[in-house]
Amino acid sequence: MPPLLKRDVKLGEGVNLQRWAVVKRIGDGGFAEVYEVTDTFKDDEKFAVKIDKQDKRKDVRSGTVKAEVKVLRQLQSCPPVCRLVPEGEGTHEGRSYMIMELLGVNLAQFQHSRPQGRIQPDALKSIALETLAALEGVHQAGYIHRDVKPANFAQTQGSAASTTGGDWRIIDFGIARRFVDDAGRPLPKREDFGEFRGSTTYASIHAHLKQDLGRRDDLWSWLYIVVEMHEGNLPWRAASGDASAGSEHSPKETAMRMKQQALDDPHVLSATGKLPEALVAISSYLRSTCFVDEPDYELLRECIASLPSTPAPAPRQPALPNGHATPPPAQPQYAPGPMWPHAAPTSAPPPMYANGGAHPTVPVSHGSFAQLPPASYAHMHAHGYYGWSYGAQGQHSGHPQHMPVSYMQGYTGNSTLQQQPHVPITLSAPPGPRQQPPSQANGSTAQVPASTGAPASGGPSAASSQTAAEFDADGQLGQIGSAFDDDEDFGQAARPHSNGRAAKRPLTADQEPPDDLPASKRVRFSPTVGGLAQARDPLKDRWVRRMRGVPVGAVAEMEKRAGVVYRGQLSEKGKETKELFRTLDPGEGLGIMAWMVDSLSRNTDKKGASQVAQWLGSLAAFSDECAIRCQARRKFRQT
Ligand SMILES: Nc1ncnc2c1ncn2[C@@H]1O[C@H](COP(=O)(O)OP(=O)(O)OP(=O)(O)O)[C@@H](O)[C@H]1O
Repeated sequence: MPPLLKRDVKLGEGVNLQRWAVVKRIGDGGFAEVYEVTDTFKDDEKFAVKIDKQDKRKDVRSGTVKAEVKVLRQLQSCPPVCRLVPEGEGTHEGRSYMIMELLGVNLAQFQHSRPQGRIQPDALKSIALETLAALEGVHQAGYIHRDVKPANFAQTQGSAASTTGGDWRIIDFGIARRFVDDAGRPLPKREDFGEFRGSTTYASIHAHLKQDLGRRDDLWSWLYIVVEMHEGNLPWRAASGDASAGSEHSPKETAMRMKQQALDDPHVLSATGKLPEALVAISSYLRSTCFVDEPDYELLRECIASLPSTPAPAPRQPALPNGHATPPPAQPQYAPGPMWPHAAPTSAPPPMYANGGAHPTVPVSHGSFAQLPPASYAHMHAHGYYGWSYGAQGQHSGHPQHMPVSYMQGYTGNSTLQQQPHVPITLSAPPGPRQQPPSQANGSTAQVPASTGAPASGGPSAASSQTAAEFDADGQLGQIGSAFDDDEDFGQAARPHSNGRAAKRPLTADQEPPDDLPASKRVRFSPTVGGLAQARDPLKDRWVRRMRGVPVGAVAEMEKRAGVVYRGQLSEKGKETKELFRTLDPGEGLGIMAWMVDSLSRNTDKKGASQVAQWLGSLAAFSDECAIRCQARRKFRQT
């Protein structure tokens, strides 16, 4: 008979829920308890019952079981979801219950049973793939789980694979939510959601920020699970020991801060400081997804499959307070201290973003994708993942009107930053849906569209004009332009990669890209006002529409250069950087530079980032013009 806790009214042996006889308690959650029961009508076959909690004042905690049954019923066609017994719903003294298949150990218990909590590569891969498939199934059925954690995956009983780590079912749909409407269309992101969902250890950054959760958030939690299986722990768990030992930060704050740090540098998730590249790639991919995006499960599978088959080197194991080498189950596993020195909580909290997120403390990622298998590269390329996102949208609102030309040149090789006179430049108006240039019809060469107008001293429209003209004619900047001035039709939403696979989600020019910017922050482009916020949106639109093909490896390479820029060492590396840009195709170049803006906006002063953003806006407009010219030229040659 299970011990009775002080506050809760427990069921015990001898209690019958109609035909179901309670055997023992096997699980205790926040709102419900789980017992093993036998079916008195059917040879005492074993099942599990989940029943609402009740305290001694006879208050039923919440009635979540009733809501969960509704969800579970709709998910019964999804194989990795825990099976319900159809006639197994009822109430006992006002407490709702449901009868389900009896499962075995959950993933948390499984992990704790392994030395140092680390799961061997083969088992890890199989668990990662199975749990991913479970989430994919749930998502395809129109639900987000929202509480993905190891304790919510349990093995089927007596499964042959149970010792090797197979046959997992997903359980606990207490806070699951339908994310599609009746027609199967994703519901828009809810603003001002304001509630924390899930468990602190595995919650996504969005959950910490109390934002509405989507499919990507289940996958963030899944990634943390995979990392934990690989590493034996998560850095914020180790640090939360510190928190409980008197740190000024709560475990939740610590977890959020470290997760944000890991966004920029996923390697901090590893106790050795070296996370497998496949997991770095998953982190980068998830970071690039928007709220409404359908996750690319195939890509995630490929990354998992590419995990090394040899166990990761063991981190230096600090002495545990209890003297054990292996942490006991369900305890904070590791003593705080040297496990994650590079991710150790700082004494002062970092500055906060306007949206409530902490500023990352690591300036740039040192991630490299060089070790990813070619298949993953190709897949990422074909599907347009680029290791960059607007994950921290809206954190800046600087609106400088001017930028120095020298700054523009800085990125492409001119090493003198901010030494030349400021030249007013604003963004060109973004073109609407791509039009065929009029000249195409008769086969003549198209002219650069006249949208830029004639220069006028200092005014915004003059600036647009000047930008386009300069890019076209000026020797220095023209070198970037030369990369665009090729017979490449990058006006395609997403061209097939050289591996012949078409991009999965081609977007047409008039299709709005998915956007998880809150409406209030979505600043419409204005040709008369420059500034970061204005630049980001059109850039993003362009990106999603037309440039979904930046190789992740290239981004990682440029990331290092962004670090150089950040450290103010551009002069040494400028030439090299310029050469690198010239080898990229226009979309890639723009994409990477846009990524750099993102990086700079988080790591340098607002003004500097805004200036670069402005420049990129101008460059994007110029690239449009180039695309039209290239198209026209090709047409001309064909005729
Ligand atoms: N069908 C089952 N068979 C065996 N054990 C189960 C079953 N369902 C749940 N459990 C065990 O009971 C624990 C608690 O169950 P569950 O997560 O559904 O309850 P909860 O109250 O929603 O929990 P939490 O508050 O942690 O989210 C699980 O971690 C699992 O170990």
